[in-house]
Order: sequence, then C-alpha cells, then structure tokens
Amino acid sequence: MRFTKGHGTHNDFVLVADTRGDLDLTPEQVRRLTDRRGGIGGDGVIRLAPTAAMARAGETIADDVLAEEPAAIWFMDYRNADGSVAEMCGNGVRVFTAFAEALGLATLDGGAELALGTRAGVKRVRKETGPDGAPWYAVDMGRWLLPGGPDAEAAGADAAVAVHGWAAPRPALSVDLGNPHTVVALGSTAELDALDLTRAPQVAPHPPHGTNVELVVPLGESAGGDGTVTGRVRMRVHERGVGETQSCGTGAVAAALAVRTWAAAGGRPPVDTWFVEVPGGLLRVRALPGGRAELAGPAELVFSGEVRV
Ligand SMILES: N[C@@H](CCC[C@H](N)C(=O)O)C(=O)O
Repeated sequence: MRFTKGHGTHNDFVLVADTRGDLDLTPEQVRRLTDRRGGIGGDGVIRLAPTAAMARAGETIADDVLAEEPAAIWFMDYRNADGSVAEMCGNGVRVFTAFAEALGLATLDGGAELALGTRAGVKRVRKETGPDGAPWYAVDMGRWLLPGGPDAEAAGADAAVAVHGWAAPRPALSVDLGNPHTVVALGSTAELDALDLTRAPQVAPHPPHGTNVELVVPLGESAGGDGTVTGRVRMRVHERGVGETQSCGTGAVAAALAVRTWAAAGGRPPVDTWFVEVPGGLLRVRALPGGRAELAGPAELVFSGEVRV
C-alpha cells in the first residue's frame, strides 16, 4: 500500500489515497500502520476517498455532505491509532488538504477554497501565510456547541475530570466540535508541565462515546497595534483512542472556546481570536459569527513510501 506521512503541529498521520474508494481498512490494519515500532507510526490514519463511495458504503453523513455541497467530492475517513473511527480531526483536515494538493486533486492558490466531507459534515479550507511565513490552512470548522446548554455556559462547567495524581477531580466544560471534548483549567504552566498524562484522565459523568480531554492555562489577552485584542492559551491534550498527543486541532478550538466562555461568565467582553500553544507548535482559533469557529495552522507532508499491511 502506498502511503504518505504528514503532520500538523506534530499531530502525525499516515495518509492513504483511495481514489477509487474500494479500500476496506480494518482496525487491525490501522493499529499496524500507526505502530511506532512495527509500522510507520502516527496518531491516526487518514484515508482520502470519494464522498460518493463513502455514501455507497453506507456512511449516511456522506449523502448529507453531497446534498449540502456537491463540490465536496473527497472525504476524510479518519481513524484513531487504536483503530476506532472518529468524526473529525482539525489538524487532520489541514494535512488532508495538503495531501490532496500534492496528489493534484485540489488547488488552493489564488484564494480558492477546498470543500471536503467528514463525519462531522462539510469543512471548507483556504490557504494563507502564517505568522512564521509558512503556508497555513484555515478551516471553517462549522458550528460548535456546549452540550451542557445554558446552565453549563453560566456555570462554566458540566463535568469533572480527575488526572492521575490529583487529590480530587476538578470542574470541566464539555465542548462539541463534531467530536467530543472536555476542557479543564489549570492555575499555572508549571502545573501543566508536571501533569502525568500517561494514563487517561477520568471524566464524570462518563461520556457514552468517550472524550478528548484538554488541560489548559489561560495566558491572558493583549491588544495589537491595530487595537485588536487576542487571547493566548497553553494546552496539553489526552486524545480519545490515542493517548497524549503533541497537538489536537479540534481540542485547540474547544480550549479557546472554553476559556472564552469562562471569561464571558465572569462578565468580561468576549475575545474572538486566540492563539493556542500546544507542545507541537502554535494554532490560531477564531470565533466566527453564527456560532461557528475557524482553526488555522500549518500542515506538512514528510515522506512517502510503500508498506505491507
Ligand atoms: N487530533 C485530532 C482529533 C482526532 C480524533 C480524536 N482523537 C477523537 O477521537 O475525537 C484533531 O486535530 O482534532
């Protein structure tokens, strides 16, 4: 099988082009591909397949994708390293887009946009120049939700998280980005650095389909030369189906939106642009009108080859 290895802020993936849509990847094959000793290694596998083929294979969301956006002819079939299927991957969408460009299946130059299908619906991607001068990809992530509703929004919490080594669980906020997240605030970066995330944090009430857990430290807000206020957050993440990763795009969006929600609950005016520092790099999150969010960051393809699965 031909593959390409890529990453977005060191959240790394094995990418497979299945342009005919006839590849049936089993969970066991995904685990072998992502194995860092016996395989290629990665936090997940991304299969690029025709949206129409996904629909034919019974993925009903693919029908909705094509009804909403007929131009979304390619679909990101995302699997976690443990072989489980995930609805969405924010870093993955950017790396998928770079992969589609490299395959000649998409052109984003001159302001063009790529619409693609995911299990969390249509995502739209455009290219820009990042703060480091490298190409960045900005993804309209669609609508975000607080599953706990207005009560959770006012209280800033609807769950509790216990990390290995903590004396007691701490309050946390659930955020839905198409996939589930639970965000906990910490008091200092020293505390963040010292966390033991080798074991999965315990979340109560137990989310029926599991959750990704973001541990965040708000680093404050500052005004730029043009008066625009931006916020900064540092984060570590324990991903569902993987373990601790160097970055999580949907997690970065959840983290920024949780910090924004906590600020609003404290009576502070909402800040719409956030930079999220993750162990693997820097991401930008924007709260868009209509309850939508945008994620921007880099995407790199590292090498390609052939593997037996
Ligand atoms: N790393 C991804 C999220 C991948 C899926 C996640 N582990 C889940 O099971 O929901 C990202 O960048 O968003």
